[in-house]
Amino acid sequence: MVSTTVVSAPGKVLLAGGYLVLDPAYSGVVVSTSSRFYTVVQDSGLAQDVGRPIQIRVRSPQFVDATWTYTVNVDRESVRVDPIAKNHSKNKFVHLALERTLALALELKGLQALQENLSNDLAITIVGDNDFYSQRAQLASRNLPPTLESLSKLPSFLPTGVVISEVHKTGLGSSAALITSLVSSLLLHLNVIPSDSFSTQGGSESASEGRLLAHNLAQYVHCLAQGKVGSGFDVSAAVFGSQLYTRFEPAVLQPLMSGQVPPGSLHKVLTPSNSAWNFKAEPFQLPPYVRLMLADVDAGSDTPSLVGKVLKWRQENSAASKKTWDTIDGHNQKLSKTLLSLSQLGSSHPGPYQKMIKYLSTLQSVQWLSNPSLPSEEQTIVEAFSRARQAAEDIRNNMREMGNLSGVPIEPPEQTELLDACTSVAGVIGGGVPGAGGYDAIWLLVFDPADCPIEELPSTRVQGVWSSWKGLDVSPLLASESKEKGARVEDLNAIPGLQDAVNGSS
Ligand SMILES: Nc1ncnc2c1ncn2[C@@H]1O[C@H](COP(=O)(O)OP(=O)(O)O)[C@@H](O)[C@H]1O
Ligand SMILES: C[C@@](O)(CCOP(=O)(O)OP(=O)(O)O)CC(=O)O
Repeated sequence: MVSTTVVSAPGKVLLAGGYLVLDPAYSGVVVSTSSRFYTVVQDSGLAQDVGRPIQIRVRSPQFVDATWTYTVNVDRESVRVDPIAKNHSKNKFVHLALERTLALALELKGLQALQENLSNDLAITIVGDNDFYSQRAQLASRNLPPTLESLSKLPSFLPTGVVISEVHKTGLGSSAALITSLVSSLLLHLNVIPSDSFSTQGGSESASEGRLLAHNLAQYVHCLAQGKVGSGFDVSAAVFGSQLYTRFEPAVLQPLMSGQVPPGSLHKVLTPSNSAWNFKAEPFQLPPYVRLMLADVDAGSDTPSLVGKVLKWRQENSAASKKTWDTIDGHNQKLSKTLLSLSQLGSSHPGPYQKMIKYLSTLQSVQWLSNPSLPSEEQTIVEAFSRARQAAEDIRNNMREMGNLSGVPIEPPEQTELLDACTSVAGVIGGGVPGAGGYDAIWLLVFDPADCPIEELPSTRVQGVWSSWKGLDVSPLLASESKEKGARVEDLNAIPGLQDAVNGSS
């Protein structure tokens, strides 16, 4: 019998907290996206040939030359995962994920149990939703305009026609989602963590030990593959879903970051009971009937070089930069608190809430004046949306200011023009440049009232602005917010196109 394990993990958008989230004194507002990475682990069900080591074959059928086969040699002390000579390319992220996950499995289960769980060759398929990669060429070849409707008509998991290093990414955090889904599916498949580790049933707010272990391992592998300990907000979103993220101190990973890791030392660091994992992932979600819209902007930026310059400016101007960061942080917190309070109002006063959503969705945000003739709960709702709008604008102003001070195009003038046009559309709450900013992308929050004809939806008006925009090539992403809490186990046949991706040859 072929046994199959599928785990998906969402992409992310850092709405607020770019740069600041690198410092544990500040936090970031991270929204996880409906666009996901999927890893399918299958074992052949046939005992391997006697005398040959186990092989793991990993395929990414969306790319050219993207099959990597590894041999696995395990003894009592260590695991060796070696790429075979025939591989056409290398994949450091995948290789490290296999190597370190199997090493952790050996530590936790011991040799015999690992060998029992890994007695057959494994075939692993990795795919990402179309949103992770620019679909401009696909739309153009089908003569489709760049709209949400066109994107929703594209087949799932479209091939990109290129090798991985050449693909145009959209900034949703492909490597974090990929690593999270890969290490989580392997931990489950090899019975290192219990099968219900990713279940959210019962509504328990606290994450299971298995999910926490998958998080720590994914952070470790991601840092190792990237060659540095980043803030980790993208991995945290892939594991836990939308959240207010405060980073862990990088010291937790230092013992494992250089050279060979001595046998038996992974679990000591990666165990959830290690208190040096001092990150915080506080629950966050967008209010009901508020939709996240994302667009990819043609140019793209080199995030590491933007980050390097901003951090240099911060170091050289500690007093002034502290003032700027504290100011931005205040607005970030105001945005997240206001949105959370609106989520509560949406459930405590659903009637007035929906009424105000309908009302405000027809007005430009400058017209959202609290009207004393409105009943008080309606006034409270209008005022809260106005505060959210103001916070988003204050964040933009201060991020632009920080860009000017540090000589970095965090919100370059072309993006300012586009965002100003979008945020003046009726029914748009606010927007900004995600993460490190630059010429990459924009995000918007718009009202999404129930039972509203498509042509009257704020998102339709916004798409009108995008499609006729001249300054930049603006292409929407299909993603909205994922309300699922991060990584989850999937049924292979329930995800359209996934079985075909697994069966396809390449
Ligand atoms: N579909 C995929 N299959 C296999 N590996 C992938 C895939 N997508 C991304 N990767 C891995 O992630 C790396 C990209 O990492 P990075 O440039 O940090 O991306 P991002 O900024 O999207 O997180 C690739 O070089 C590759 O190793
Ligand atoms: C500057 C940062 O705080 C945020 C960068 O976020 P982005 O979402 O812009 O990053 P990419 O995934 O590289 O596109 C750096 C960090 O926290 O790692």
